[in-house]
Amino acid sequence: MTVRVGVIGAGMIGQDHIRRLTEVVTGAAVTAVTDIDAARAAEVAARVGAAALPTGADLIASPDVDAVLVTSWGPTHAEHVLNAIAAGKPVFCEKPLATTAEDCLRVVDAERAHGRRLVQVGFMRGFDPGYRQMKEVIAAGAIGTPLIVHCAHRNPTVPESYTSVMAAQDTAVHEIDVLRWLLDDEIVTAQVITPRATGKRFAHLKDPQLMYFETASGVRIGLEVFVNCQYGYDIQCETVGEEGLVRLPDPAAVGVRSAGRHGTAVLQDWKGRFADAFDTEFREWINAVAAGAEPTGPSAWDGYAATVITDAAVRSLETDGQVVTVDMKPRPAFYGGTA
Ligand SMILES: NC(=O)C1=CN([C@@H]2O[C@H](COP(=O)(O)OP(=O)(O)OC[C@H]3O[C@@H](n4cnc5c(N)ncnc54)[C@H](O)[C@@H]3O)[C@@H](O)[C@H]2O)C=CC1
Ligand SMILES: O=C1[C@@H](O)[C@H](O)[C@@H](O)[C@H](O)[C@H]1O
Repeated sequence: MTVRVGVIGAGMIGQDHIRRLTEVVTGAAVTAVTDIDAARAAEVAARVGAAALPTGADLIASPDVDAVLVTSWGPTHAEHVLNAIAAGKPVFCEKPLATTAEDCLRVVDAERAHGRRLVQVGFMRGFDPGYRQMKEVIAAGAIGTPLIVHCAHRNPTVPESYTSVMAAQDTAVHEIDVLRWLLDDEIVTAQVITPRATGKRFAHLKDPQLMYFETASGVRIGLEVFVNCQYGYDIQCETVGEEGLVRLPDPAAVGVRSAGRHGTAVLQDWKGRFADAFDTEFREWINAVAAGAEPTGPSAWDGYAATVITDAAVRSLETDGQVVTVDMKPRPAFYGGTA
């Protein structure tokens, strides 16, 4: 069976995922595209022989769409996801699931009322081979009980429109999601401290930021977010346990020896760093949809959890580094919890 996907939002990542669905993943076709920029929708749709439809609601209702991909701007996600659930169609929503905890809970409630999982949120780190190997090592007990995680998330630069709260909402949110999954533990407090700001970028921006999280079992996580580090896109993660440690590998790269030096190139963006993860994420999502199975990737609950944890980090940033307790509802049994 070919899964016919409709795409809402034909911008940067929407176009990349359309390429992925049409050129990389087997068993999928993009049959409809919509964008509030109608000319862009028409151009992108024509490239893959899809229909350009006027609105997200039209696309979700289309009989030629089996599953929906939401890659529009964050504040619009919840509406499209709720419409897809109402239509009973599987929906892959790029992060964030919604920009407020209330909207995330509306999605969670709608999905629970539907009775089976339809939603997958586009946190892709858990599909990266390095993180998957780390999880296997931790789950096998090879480093003993995890105690501390050291992480860094560095981007070479960001545009002027990037604001200080986006360090949590847009950037650290990936670590927040992947560490909950990696440790199989919940984050219960957040603290954000700002060292001297880099002079290499815009004066309005608090960059870098040091974020500290504590999990329910007492693991302490330290995360440096530095989005104007200049030198490259660099993701580091090391988990220290009672009997050893496990470290995320850097991407494979040739070593060059020349002019008395030895080095490897550093990647420059997330697209290259997580290309394999995105491919696997979509391969597994399409396989699940084709089989009529529930998605296996991050759930609507994970989307809610990420939003409330980033809310706590933002509150800490705005209160000069106070330790903020995460205000999370008990996890329902529907999502593997006890409530
Ligand atoms: N998983 C990841 O690592 C990444 C995820 N993202 C997420 O993907 C989403 C899109 O990001 P970009 O592609 O960078 O943005 P973008 O601005 O390049 O593209 C968004 C597109 O959505 C369209 N749009 C906005 N509202 C719409 C609506 N209601 N209906 C139809 N079209 C609408 C815009 O006209 C634009 O063409 C964001 O939520 C972002 O956080 C972005 C980059 C990386
Ligand atoms: O999602 C992403 C961006 O939106 C964000 O701005 C970057 O910092 C992340 O590395 C990237 O994965």
